[in-house]
Amino acid sequence: MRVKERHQPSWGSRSKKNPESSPPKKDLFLSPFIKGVVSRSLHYLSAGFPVHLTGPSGVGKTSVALDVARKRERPVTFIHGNHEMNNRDLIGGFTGYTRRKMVDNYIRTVYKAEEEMREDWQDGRLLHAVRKGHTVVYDEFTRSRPETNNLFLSLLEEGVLPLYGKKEGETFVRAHPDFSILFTSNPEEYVGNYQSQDALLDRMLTIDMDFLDEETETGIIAKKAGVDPRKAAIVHRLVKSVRELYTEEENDNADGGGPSIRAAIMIAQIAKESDIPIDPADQAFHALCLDAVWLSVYRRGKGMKKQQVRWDIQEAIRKEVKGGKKG
Ligand SMILES: Nc1ncnc2c1ncn2[C@@H]1O[C@H](COP(=O)(O)OP(=O)(O)OP(=O)(O)O)[C@@H](O)[C@H]1O
Repeated sequence: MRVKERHQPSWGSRSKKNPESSPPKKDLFLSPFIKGVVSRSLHYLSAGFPVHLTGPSGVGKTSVALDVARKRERPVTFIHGNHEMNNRDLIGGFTGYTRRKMVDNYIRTVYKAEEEMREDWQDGRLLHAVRKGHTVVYDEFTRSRPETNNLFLSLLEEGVLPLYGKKEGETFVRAHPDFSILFTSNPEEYVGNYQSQDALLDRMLTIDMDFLDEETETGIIAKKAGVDPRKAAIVHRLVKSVRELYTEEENDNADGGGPSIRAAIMIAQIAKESDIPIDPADQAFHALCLDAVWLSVYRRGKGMKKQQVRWDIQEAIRKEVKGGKKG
């Protein structure tokens, strides 16, 4: 929902070059889908709105968020959500007091003393980024406590960061015009804390990065593992068919998850480096696939016997052998 014009924070609307502090360039594989996500994110940020990339583990939320942040050509601040994080980490806090005493005894008969006490404050990472106009990537933000994330409400809506706990001087900071922010989250982790993050989610544009299409996933595997795209396609199909085991529709006990693209990249990379043929009929390849995926499948199929899980995975691989022969 777009908020009223006058409430729109001015941050995010400009971009300035500052290549020294950009994160190192990691080449993304740019399928039409990823290109679309990157360009939409850049448009939304430029218009002054925060962007939220959501999707299951391993779909590339962090990689894409960092790539978009780098393209803004502003310094990038990376914050990783966690339960321990608090306002002090984000805004900053007191580090102590500085006491200054000056004694003037220049004329022996006159004794003059002046004493001054000053509170020392150190800016937290978010405050620093807000002041300096960084692009913030707040990764896995739902892992932080809702009380901590409340801090972002006025920042997102009004472009103002409240300085809770600061006793003297400024009580809030207005965001630098170049400030912008991207969030990432995994919907499987909303359980239990989704409600309390609703107000925050209402203030962002959310781009859904559900499991990637075949072209994107195959391209990423080929690029990251340095294998031929046809071989990457075999690994993709195999991991996809294993991922489709125990979906929630088929099994009431299923619990999200399943092997991500990381498992596929590992399989392709190890096969390449260990000269294992990427061929589902090859015993060594078969064993490698099983090692890379069985645990996430086992955890997903809650209550399933371990032996049954292994058998189901092997069956999925066997189907791939048959499918491959047909094709
Ligand atoms: N478009 C892409 N091009 C190249 N590599 C990619 C791309 N997308 C994802 N990857 C690679 O896939 C892996 C997972 O990506 P990433 O960590 O960004 O996913 P994520 O969705 O943030 O995962 P999680 O939710 O578990 O943190 C990484 O090794 C990353 O380099």
